[in-house]
Amino acid sequence: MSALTSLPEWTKLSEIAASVKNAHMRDWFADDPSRADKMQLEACGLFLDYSKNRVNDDALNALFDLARACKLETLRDAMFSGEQINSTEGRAVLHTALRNFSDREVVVDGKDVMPEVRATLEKIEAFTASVHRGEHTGYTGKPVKDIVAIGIGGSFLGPKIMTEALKPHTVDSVKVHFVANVDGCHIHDVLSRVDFEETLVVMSSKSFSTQETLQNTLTAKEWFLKSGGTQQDIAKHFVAVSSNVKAATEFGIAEENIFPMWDWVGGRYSLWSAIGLPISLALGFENFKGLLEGAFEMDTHFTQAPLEENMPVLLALLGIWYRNFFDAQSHVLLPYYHYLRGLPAYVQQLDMESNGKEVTQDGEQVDYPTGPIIWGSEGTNGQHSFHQLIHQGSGVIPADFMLPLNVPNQDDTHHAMLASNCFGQTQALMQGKSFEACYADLEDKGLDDDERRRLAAHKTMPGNKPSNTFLFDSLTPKTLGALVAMYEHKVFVQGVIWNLNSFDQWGVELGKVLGNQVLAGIQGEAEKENFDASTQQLIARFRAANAPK
Ligand SMILES: O=P(O)(O)OC[C@H]1O[C@H](O)[C@H](O)[C@@H](O)[C@@H]1O
Repeated sequence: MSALTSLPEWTKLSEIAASVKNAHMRDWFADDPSRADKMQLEACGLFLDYSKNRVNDDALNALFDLARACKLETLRDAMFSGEQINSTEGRAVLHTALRNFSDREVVVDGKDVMPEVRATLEKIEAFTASVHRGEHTGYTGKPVKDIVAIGIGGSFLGPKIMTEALKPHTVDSVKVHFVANVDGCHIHDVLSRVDFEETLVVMSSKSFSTQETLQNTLTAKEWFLKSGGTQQDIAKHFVAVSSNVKAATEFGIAEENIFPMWDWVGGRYSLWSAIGLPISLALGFENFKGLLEGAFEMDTHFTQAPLEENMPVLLALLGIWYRNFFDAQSHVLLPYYHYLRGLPAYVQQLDMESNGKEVTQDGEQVDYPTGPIIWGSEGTNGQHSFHQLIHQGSGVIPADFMLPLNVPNQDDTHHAMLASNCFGQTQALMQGKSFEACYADLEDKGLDDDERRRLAAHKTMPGNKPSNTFLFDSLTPKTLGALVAMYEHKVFVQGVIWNLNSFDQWGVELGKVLGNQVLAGIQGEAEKENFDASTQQLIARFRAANAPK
């Protein structure tokens, strides 16, 4: 047995789970009229109703005991203080320093990193202003109208999804186009729609070695040169964000056009760094700063609120409850707000790349399930497709519903309908519909009793399906920053409980290496014996199809 499953707190949770499995939330609500009032939290502009969860006081208390037994508070403080908690890469984990608006020093290798962080923010602010005011022009003197932001993974999802979520705050003077995939359709499609004299390319790559991003940037550079720009003009049209300044300058980016980041910022935690430059360009620096401020507020809540009133901690523990004691395989995110539709994809990388691990910090195989599958999309669309599986599928799929109470420029009927569907779904999932009620509905339908029972069985909804509901006044940059930081800390807490290193990604790294090796095979620069038989024949087919005619 692992250290985790040997804990008395774990055993106790197993026992409580066994007893709770026989209880229905419907009955808990009926028995305790104050349940909804008791099971809610407010922090950083977010209201959370967690009463529709399959937990009672015993379960919650035991979950908080587990967190304490796993030394959550000590490890949390170790992260914030810059200890090298990313033990496989020997790195500190300090995305929180990027939004540290306090006077607190953050020391890495004996040096306070805060002056560099502030200087980079100033550089982002000044650059954003010069682009928006038309002072940073292209080489022919025309102001920048289009920004092509190239990056992938954490160097793409955060900037794209935050920009999309805050669409009502978009500035008029520039339009930002994001390109991630190496599939040439995308970059060619974007480049065909912009004028090279009025375009700025922002290339974002922490490592400056990601194949997709390098290739897309090369293609953009070729397009620029072919369109009429010269090598000297590149400085006016290409900037980069990277921790690898050497590689960026070798690539041809002028040193003054490189926005730094640091190895203590993980890719999937990097939107708060200069990787967020496209957000600032799309929305204005004040709105980018608002995101950081919201995240800082959540950091303060996470570090200071008692565990029982701590939103990320509570969410993490509920996740542990379902994943480890109810065999939940996945967790669904359901933003009821069109502009927030990208959030599930954002949290998908954050969570699955962080906790998609099967080995503990000590290199031991786990004997318990770890990170769940994260998925979801905007409501109400999912109600007409995949919600079926959440309502009547054979497993438990905990859901996070989220809804802004106010939305810009929308008529009240649409918004009321959106809200009613959101709340209605949480209610249906919790209550379900009993066999008896379905059977009664089928009276007077002219059915014999067997048929009535058969149909009633299909229509029965077990209910007892857990959900959290988040409400916020409106989706401001600050609220969004807090929401995203909340999920970051939730993932951190789960990593602590599961004793994982949530900050490396060796599986993804292997994919990068093999992708480059296969490319060499496709380009005839690697022996076929380097590949397994299946891959050899796939390469051969591709080469045959692309051979010169
Ligand atoms: O920013 P880059 O170095 O180009 O990396 C881009 C992405 O590469 C990998 O896929 C990592 O797993 C991601 O976390 C990272 O964000």
